[in-house]
Amino acid sequence: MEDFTGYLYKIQQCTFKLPTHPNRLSQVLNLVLEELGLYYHRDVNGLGVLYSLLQAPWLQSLLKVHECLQHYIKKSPMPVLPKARALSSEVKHLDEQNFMTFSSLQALLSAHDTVAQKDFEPVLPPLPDNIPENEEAMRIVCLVKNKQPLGATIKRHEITGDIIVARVIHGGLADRSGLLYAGDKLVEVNGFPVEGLEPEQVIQILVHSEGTIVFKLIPIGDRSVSSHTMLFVRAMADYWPQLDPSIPCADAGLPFKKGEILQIVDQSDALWWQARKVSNLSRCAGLIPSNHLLKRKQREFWWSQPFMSHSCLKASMVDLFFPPEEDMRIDEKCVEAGETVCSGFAAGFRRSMRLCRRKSHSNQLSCYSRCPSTCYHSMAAPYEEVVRYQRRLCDRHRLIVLIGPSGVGVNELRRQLIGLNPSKFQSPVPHTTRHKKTYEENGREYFFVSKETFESLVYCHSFLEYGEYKGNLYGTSMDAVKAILDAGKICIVDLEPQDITGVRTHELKPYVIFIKPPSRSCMRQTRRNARIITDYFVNTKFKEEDFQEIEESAKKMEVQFGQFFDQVVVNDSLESACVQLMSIVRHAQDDPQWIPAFWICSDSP
Ligand SMILES: Nc1ncnc2c1ncn2[C@@H]1O[C@H](COP(=O)(O)OP(=O)(O)OP(=O)(O)O)[C@@H](O)[C@H]1O
Repeated sequence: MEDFTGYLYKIQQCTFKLPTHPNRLSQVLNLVLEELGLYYHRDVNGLGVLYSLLQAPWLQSLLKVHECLQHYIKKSPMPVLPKARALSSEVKHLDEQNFMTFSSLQALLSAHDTVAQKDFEPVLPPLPDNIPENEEAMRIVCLVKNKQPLGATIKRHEITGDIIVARVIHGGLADRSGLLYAGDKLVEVNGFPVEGLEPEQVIQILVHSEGTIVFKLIPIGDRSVSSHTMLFVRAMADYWPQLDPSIPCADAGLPFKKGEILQIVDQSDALWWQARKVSNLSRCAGLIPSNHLLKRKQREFWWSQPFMSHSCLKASMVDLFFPPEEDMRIDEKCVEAGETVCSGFAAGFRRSMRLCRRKSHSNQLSCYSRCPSTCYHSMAAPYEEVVRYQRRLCDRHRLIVLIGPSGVGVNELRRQLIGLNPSKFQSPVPHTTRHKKTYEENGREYFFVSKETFESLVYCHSFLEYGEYKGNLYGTSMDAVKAILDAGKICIVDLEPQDITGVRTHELKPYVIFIKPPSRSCMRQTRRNARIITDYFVNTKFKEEDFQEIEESAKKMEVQFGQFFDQVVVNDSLESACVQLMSIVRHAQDDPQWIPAFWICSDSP
């Protein structure tokens, strides 16, 4: 990866090149943008974010305002009169057009008067008289509360018993004031001495204070520089501060759901970090458990409530995902006969492939042995570092992975998508060890290979997924996927969720779309004429149990693998789901996306 600091250095150089007035910040910005533009299409951590930030219209406008103010600040202009609005009423009767009654003009004059009379400055109370002269370290801090929370927490010092500021929330009122710091010792709040009070009693004083709050405090002597990082992570677990008894202040907590992108702004505390959601960066930060702490919580939760998310501890879930072998009584001939054979893009739609997946998973005895890199891994890494990635035109397309419970319509949507543009979308041709049938062609329905060849491919980790069905092996090879990507096409695969982690590589950069069932009534309505293949029947009508199974399976997939989903498509009407899928696929390829940082670390051009 190219070093981002290298680009910052170039930006710095570029600011030195400035030919004109040093205050022309917008000129600096334009030069920086020009320079960044040259490197935009390289995979540089954070470059995309910086580029979008510097390009933001609000920043451009702010800089213009700044320049105007800089220009006038030296002249120190004074208002000619402080009450222009009053004057306007006198002019009104002279004004034939009644120009002075325009509301925008009135608002302008009113704003003028506010500035002229300096109404915007909060009126701070006079300093208390009884400040001891020898107490040099004492500081008086006045904050205007303004309906928003203070953005600081307090606690009792374990040794001295003093009430101290425990932490200052990034972007909150206290933080923006720059006057309160973690470790400051409170002496008085609004004139009430806090000595001997419990932290909760101090909070009550604060809660009931309106307007200005006056703190008398002794600043912490050795103020550590807080580590303001700019780290972006994907949450791999859900977190609800209100349900967490160990959080120092639940109101200051930031709830998040798996898959959400967070910006970690402070990691100075080993247990509680501060973060914001990228979907709402204007909000002040909230407390989240550190990586280490969340891992510990998950481990405790894992063992105390295994039924929640751990498939290996719940029999019914195992049965659902991996039906036991003895249940597989499907007649393969029947299934194969149900397939329409070849129309160029038929590859990868063979039922036996899907049935093989089900069977292969039923052989897995425990979750630990089968998927240490899925469920257990998500527990081991509660946050995954991500970066903004913009695919370049010369890059391969991202692999599109469709996930969904059996029967929801994953294959139907994949088929529809490829049918819409077969020259652009394609699915890989799977490998099999079964005998070729007379109507089949090698490389069209399957690559027909010997058992030895198949096993050597397995040994070399050449498959995205593979399994055994009725004594034959089936698998989708990495090479079949790469061949499609190398041809400049978009490769669409349909995987079992357990196989997602295997494709999460810097080479494939998969974009995972979860196909979700609509409501039960919608399924009844839309699937009236549809047919499914169950473990027992081929092309049978949907029954109520099928809908129930689809719903339950979808819920479990979301609980267990939701952190890997980039998008969710509800398959209600086939037409609208297809349109949505098409636009998501385009968005995945053409627009900047958050991807795991490790996918671009080894990407140096
Ligand atoms: N939105 C929809 N409206 C109506 N019918 C649908 C819709 N989506 C899928 N179907 C139909 O539902 C049936 C099952 O769909 P499909 O074969 O794609 O399921 P699947 O998710 O691939 O499951 P499996 O892997 O078990 O085949 C098919 O007959 C399909 O045409």
